[in-house]
Amino acid sequence: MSGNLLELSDIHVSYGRAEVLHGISLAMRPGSIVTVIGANGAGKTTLLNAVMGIVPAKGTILYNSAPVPHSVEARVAEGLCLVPEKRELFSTMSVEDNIELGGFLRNASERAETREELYARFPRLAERRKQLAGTLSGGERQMLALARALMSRPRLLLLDEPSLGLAPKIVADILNIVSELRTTGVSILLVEQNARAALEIADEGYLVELGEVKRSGPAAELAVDPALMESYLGSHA
Ligand SMILES: Nc1ncnc2c1ncn2[C@@H]1O[C@H](COP(=O)(O)OP(=O)(O)OP(=O)(O)O)[C@@H](O)[C@H]1O
Repeated sequence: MSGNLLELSDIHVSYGRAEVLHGISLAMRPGSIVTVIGANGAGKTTLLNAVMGIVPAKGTILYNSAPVPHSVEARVAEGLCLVPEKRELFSTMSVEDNIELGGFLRNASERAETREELYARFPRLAERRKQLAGTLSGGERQMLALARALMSRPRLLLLDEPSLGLAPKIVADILNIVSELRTTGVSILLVEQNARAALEIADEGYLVELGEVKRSGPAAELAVDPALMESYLGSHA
C-alpha cells in the first residue's frame, strides 16, 4: 500500500504503429494537484485519455492501490472524471441542464446538494442558470465544464488545458477556482501548456517531452528551475 490515489507505471500508448507515450510513470497523493506540463504534442492529452480509459495503454494504472477498472464507465463510477480540452458542452442547452447532466450517476438528493454547492462556488453560473451554454464567454464555458464535472462528485478530476484560449486575467480566475477545489477533497491531474500558471497552484509537477517524463518534482522547485524557466516558462520570469 503506497497511499497514492493514482500510480502510473511505465505507461505506453500507441496510435497505430506510432508510439506516442514511451513509458510514463507518475504518482499522485490523495488531495493533491499534480500538473503535467510540456509543449504542444508532447502527449499530455494522450496521458489523460489513458488514465480515463479512452485510449488503450500498456503498463500499470493503480487507483487507490488497486488496478483501475477496465471500462471508461467503471472508471467514472469509481470517481474519475475528465474535462476534455474542447469542454464538450451542449451549447443549445441551458447552463442548469448542462450541470444536471453531470449528475446522472447520482440520486436526486445528492444532485440537489451538489447543485447548491456549485452555484455557491460559481455565482456567475447561478446568475446565468437559464442562459444557453453557447452564449457564455470562454471563461464561463470553462467554469461550466468544471461545474458539470463536479456534479458527478469525482475523487479524481482530470483537467485538460483549462486555460486554453482564455485571456490571462480569466486564466488566473479559473486556476484559482481549481486551486480551491483541493479543499473539497478532490484530487486534480492538471494538464497545461501554461507551465508557469499551473506550477503556481500544483503540489507536484511533471515535465513531459515527446512522450517521456523529462523532469519531475515539487512544483515550487520546478517553477524556479533555470533550464525549465528558459524553455517552458517564458522570459518574463
Ligand atoms: N488519434 C490520434 N491518432 C494519431 N496520432 C495522434 C492521435 N492523437 C494524438 N496523436 C499524436 O500523438 C502525439 C501526442 O498528442 P497529444 O494530443 O497527446 O499531445 P498534447 O501534449 O496533449 O498536445 P496538445 O497540447 O496539442 O493537446 C502527437 O504527436 C499527436 O499528433
